[in-house]
Amino acid sequence: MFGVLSYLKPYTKWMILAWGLMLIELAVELWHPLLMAKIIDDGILQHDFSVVWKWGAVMMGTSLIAFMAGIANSFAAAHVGQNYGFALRNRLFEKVQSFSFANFNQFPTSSLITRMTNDVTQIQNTVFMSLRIMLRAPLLVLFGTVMALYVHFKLALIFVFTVPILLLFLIWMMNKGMALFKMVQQKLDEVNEVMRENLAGMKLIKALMRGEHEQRRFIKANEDLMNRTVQSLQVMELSMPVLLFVMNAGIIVILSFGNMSIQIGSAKAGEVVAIVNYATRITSALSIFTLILIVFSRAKASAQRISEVLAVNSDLSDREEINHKTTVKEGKVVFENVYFQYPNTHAPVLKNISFIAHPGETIAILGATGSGKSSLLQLIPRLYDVNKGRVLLDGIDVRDMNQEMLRKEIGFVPQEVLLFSGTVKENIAFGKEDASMEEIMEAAKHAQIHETIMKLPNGYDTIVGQKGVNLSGGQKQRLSIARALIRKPKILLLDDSTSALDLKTEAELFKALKSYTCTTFIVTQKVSTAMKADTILLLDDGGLLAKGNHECLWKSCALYQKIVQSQLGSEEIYIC
Ligand SMILES: Nc1ncnc2c1ncn2[C@@H]1O[C@H](COP(=O)(O)OP(=O)(O)OP(=O)(O)O)[C@@H](O)[C@H]1O
Repeated sequence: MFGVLSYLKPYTKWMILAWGLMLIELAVELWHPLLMAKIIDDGILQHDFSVVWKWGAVMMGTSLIAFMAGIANSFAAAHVGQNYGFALRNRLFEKVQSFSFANFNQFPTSSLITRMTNDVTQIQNTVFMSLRIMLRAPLLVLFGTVMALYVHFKLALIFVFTVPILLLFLIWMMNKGMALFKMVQQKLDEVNEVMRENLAGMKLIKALMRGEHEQRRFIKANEDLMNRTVQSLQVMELSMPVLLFVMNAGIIVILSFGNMSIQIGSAKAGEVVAIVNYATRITSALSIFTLILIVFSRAKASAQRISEVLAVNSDLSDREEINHKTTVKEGKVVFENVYFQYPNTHAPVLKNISFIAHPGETIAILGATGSGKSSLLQLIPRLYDVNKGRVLLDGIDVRDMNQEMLRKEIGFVPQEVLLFSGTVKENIAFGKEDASMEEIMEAAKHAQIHETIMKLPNGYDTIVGQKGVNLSGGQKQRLSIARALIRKPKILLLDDSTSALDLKTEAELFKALKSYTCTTFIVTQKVSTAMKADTILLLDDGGLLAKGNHECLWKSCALYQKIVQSQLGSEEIYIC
């Protein structure tokens, strides 16, 4: 919790102001029972109405001051709370941006979203409340007891016994509450997960008519969340009746002893009224504790979840001793006995891979599904680190390069195309921040998407719907290829990015790619695509079974022959 609260530091002045204003309110509240005692004992009982008027006016005046201090305190508390939430959300976003792919495996996306939104809001509200009422309540309990002891020591002794017992009870409740609310947040993660999957896979759900199943899944997750929340709140609210019972019993005892003390002359009526007044104020402060407990328990659970994200060490950070200016100039790619295994898995998915890709060459990576093609590609921009061996770009180990400089020279089109909300133009320019319109159009032309874009209602200014729903699969693929081409990369990685293109468009795309003189890696399952490459890497169960051009593999590799025959039929001429 304290780690997360350290982000409050820039708002120290505002917090001091808020607490100062809160102390004014508190002082007035603590003084009023004393004034009341004075009005009763020296004014009403003595029939001296000047005392009543005088101290009555003081009470009114101080009430007004407390009221204004309360409003100002709310403003200051809101300022701190909102700015703190803003800073914490930014920090979390920044942290998540620095995550490696392996780091992402630690947290489900839905959980990260809940942590960045709901969990931050919980803490933000707690900060607001701590400046507004949270500290005021315990201070009121403490100083209310001191003041009561000052007014009449013997009568107020009852506080000395009841208040600590109640405080211990409340602390015990808070610890219990924290565990319960952590579970509530987990249930919220689950609701978000079902909702996210449902919205992302809506087409599939409708096509397979799984709507009812999804609805049941959501109702179950939602019910679990509701039940957990109700259970947690019920446990927390149990504290309220216990609190009221103990404090009201205390007030009855004070009134009984107070009455006896007035009879024997050891206490004045005003003093008894003042002590009862302190008792009711302390009771209401303690009852606010119940609310505070709920908020605080929830915030503590949320703070823990946020701390977990902030504590993640990116396993792909740049080494300090590297030359941060080193960049990819030619695009030579060398894999030297590379072994790779995904974090938290038991077996390597790439085993002893070695090959050289010369600048400007086109390399096709062919292999059955799950053979490790995408995994191999991800090692080039260092999205993961190898477990053994080396990946060298222009002779330099990718781990010895600044990640930004490394990725600047690489155009990557992932298997799953993702378009961002915005215009077609913005989506292409995502690959190069300061791209001019000419560059955008050039990239689009080379990616064979320019003509399609020109037919869209607003051309390059057409808004791409959420996740590109108003574009076909092939159009989305070409748009993301344009996004990669716009930075004129030295190395281009196409992860099955031409799967939705017809043969003619694909051929035109490859012709256009020639003008980029970049080293191009194409992950594909299509022999027709692989045949056009200078070198084919044939992967089989994570191992490099064969490498060479089509002719060479056709002559020497039985598996390659089998793949070609299965895809192209036996009548084709296979020698280029
Ligand atoms: N993030 C991950 N964590 C753990 N294992 C993974 C991860 N991604 C892929 N794998 C595993 O690594 C192996 C190789 O996967 P990869 O995606 O590289 O294969 P592929 O040849 O590209 O397959 P496809 O043609 O179906 O895309 C598979 O067995 C897969 O289950």
